[in-house]
Amino acid sequence: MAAGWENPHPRLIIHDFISLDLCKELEFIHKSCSTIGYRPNVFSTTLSHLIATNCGHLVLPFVSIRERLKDKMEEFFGCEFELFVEFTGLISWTKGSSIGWHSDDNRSYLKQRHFAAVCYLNSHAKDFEGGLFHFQDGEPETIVPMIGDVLMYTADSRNIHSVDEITDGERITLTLWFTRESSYDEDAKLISLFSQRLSSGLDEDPVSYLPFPASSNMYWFSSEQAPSCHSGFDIRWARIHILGYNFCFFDDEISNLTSDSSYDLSELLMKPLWLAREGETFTKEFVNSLHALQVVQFYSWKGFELHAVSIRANNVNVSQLVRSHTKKCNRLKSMTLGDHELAEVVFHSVSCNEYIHSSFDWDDFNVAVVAWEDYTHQLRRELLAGLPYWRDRQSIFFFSAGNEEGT
Ligand SMILES: O=C(O)CCC(=O)C(=O)O
Ligand SMILES: [Fe+2]
Repeated sequence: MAAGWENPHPRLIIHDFISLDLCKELEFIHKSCSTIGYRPNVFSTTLSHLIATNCGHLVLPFVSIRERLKDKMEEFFGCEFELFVEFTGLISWTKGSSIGWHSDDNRSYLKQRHFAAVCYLNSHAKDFEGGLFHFQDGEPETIVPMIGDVLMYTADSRNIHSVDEITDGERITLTLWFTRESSYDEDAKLISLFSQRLSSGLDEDPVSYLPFPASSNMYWFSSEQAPSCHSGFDIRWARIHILGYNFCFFDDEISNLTSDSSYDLSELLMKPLWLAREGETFTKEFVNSLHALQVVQFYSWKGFELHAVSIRANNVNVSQLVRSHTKKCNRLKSMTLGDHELAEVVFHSVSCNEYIHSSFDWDDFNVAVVAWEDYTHQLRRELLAGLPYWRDRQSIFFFSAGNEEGT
């Protein structure tokens, strides 16, 4: 393939650019934190959203891959100017989503986008069906998304492209756009968001590492195909349902709610809750639905490892759910989850995580709760150590303790 500018269609595909570990970690972040996206049947996780929902530490896993992509982009396209990241996001497309021929700078408000990098975090045929990427002209013409691969191209009309409709599963990417215009630098905006949170004192709170949900409408999926008021679901509840869990409320006032009560259901998933599974409940309190969802997704990500470590915790608090409570949980679920059949179609996993379904174990899950806390605390420590340097330079760069200059 001709390098950079010599090619009439400047583009590059690099296989195995991202490690499997990082792909899985980013998938975990997306499945824990995403909200309704910018097109039908699309979900997204932006870095500013992570900061706004008290998950700013989850920006760290993005830092070195953003740098590597920028370096590769500048090198391949022979840039004599510095590039800035304009946008970083995890984006997933589910059944029914597609995009026709377009260039990525095809709106007046997108003119600052000069280059695109699309990193595939899961694979065609294994994790989803459909979703092939095509360029209108030039070679290569079709890209089959495979985990770890990265596609880079200029965002202008030399690279008009489309994505086929997804017919099954969830297709996940890490997508970045780069700009030559420093005023569109995403780093400056993110650093200012971090500073606002710090100055509001939130980070001194002892539970400041716990996620805080955004407004409920950001999690409410409604189908274009069947836009009746019942045809929709809360994506937090849908994601735990797909993995075989249910949310369960121990507060009597909540668990006795009926659909004609005046209680604002959108408040429900902000409340403390437990997780239930197959008639049993894990009696650790989660502060809200996002907290529980993060731990569930963490267990889904690390399941095998946690089992291998096999640190048996002595007192796993699991109790049988009495029939009446199961009924209450299910009633609340149908009131808030909404259309669970639609949820099952949208979040259907082609390569269903067999480990989670066949070898589920509350002991392992209990280990996951502690491991998730360790993971979170470690990232928060790194964030708090790096932030002053990011603020000084107005740039987000890889920072490791002991290397005060960064690398
Ligand atoms: O996900 C892809 O392969 C490309 C998506 C795309 O074209 C876009 O977001 O503009
Ligand atoms: Fe595009």
